[in-house]
Amino acid sequence: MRVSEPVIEVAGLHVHAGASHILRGIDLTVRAGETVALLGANGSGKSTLVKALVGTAAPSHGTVRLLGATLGTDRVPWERVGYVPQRVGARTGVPSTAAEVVASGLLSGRRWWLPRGWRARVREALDQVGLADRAESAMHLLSGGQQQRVLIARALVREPDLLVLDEPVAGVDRPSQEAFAASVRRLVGRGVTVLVVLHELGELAELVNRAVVLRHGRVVHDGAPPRPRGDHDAVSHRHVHPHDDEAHRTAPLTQNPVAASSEEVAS
Ligand SMILES: Nc1ncnc2c1ncn2[C@@H]1O[C@H](COP(=O)(O)OP(=O)(O)OP(=O)(O)O)[C@@H](O)[C@H]1O
Repeated sequence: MRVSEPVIEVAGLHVHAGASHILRGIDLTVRAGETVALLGANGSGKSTLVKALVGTAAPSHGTVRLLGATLGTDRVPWERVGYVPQRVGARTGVPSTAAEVVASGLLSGRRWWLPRGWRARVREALDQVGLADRAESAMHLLSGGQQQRVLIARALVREPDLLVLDEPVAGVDRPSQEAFAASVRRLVGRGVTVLVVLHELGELAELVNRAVVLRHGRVVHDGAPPRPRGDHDAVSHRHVHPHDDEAHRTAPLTQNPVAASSEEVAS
């Protein structure tokens, strides 16, 4: 895949749910090899945008193209897409083991049998999220954070070209976040395109090269990721600021959508 090739193309996207107008005209292009963080306050529309990307929220207007295929019109190559949905607290009661859930990530709409060598791939994916020793554990016996890591492994096992993650590390402990970041780093190194909903860049900060910030269903920033909040206090921070008149003339004070969003995101 060429580096500049668009992997996600969203144009004029509106999503309604009942009387709620949730997404209000989203335009977004993500190109091959980019690692994009989707940020914004609670309720700004991040999950709805991700659901529209993977076809579980229907647009009321606009189009979504994934890997060159238009949702609802063309056959989308879902086998090339890994998706980790936002964690829901409810336990399903489905008596699956972690290994079975990860193995289900190797199935696709067209192929309902497991490929050769699937056991090793499942083991490797569980190893990447630090759960190799829990492969035979029933899902309902795993903690919420462990269940989330199994879902991440299910997305990784597909060896996707596009990985879409909705708050993948919420409720996941620090060592597992680091293991997850290492997995994403490996995928990014292989040219995988990543779109990840986050509340804080956290362990992924060094990997994210672009941030898209939503507010009230609209994109209010698309560009450089916000700097970590503690940066100003860091030992390495040089307290040199432009206070002369010239600096004020050339850098007028305008509202910085990223800074404003960071405040909201901190909720
Ligand atoms: N099916 C639905 N019916 C009605 N309203 C909905 C529905 N789904 C989402 N919403 C509303 O749309 C808005 C955006 O929700 P969404 O889950 O996309 O936000 P979010 O940015 O992902 O929030 P969070 O950070 O809390 O996960 C919220 O106000 C939510 O209550």
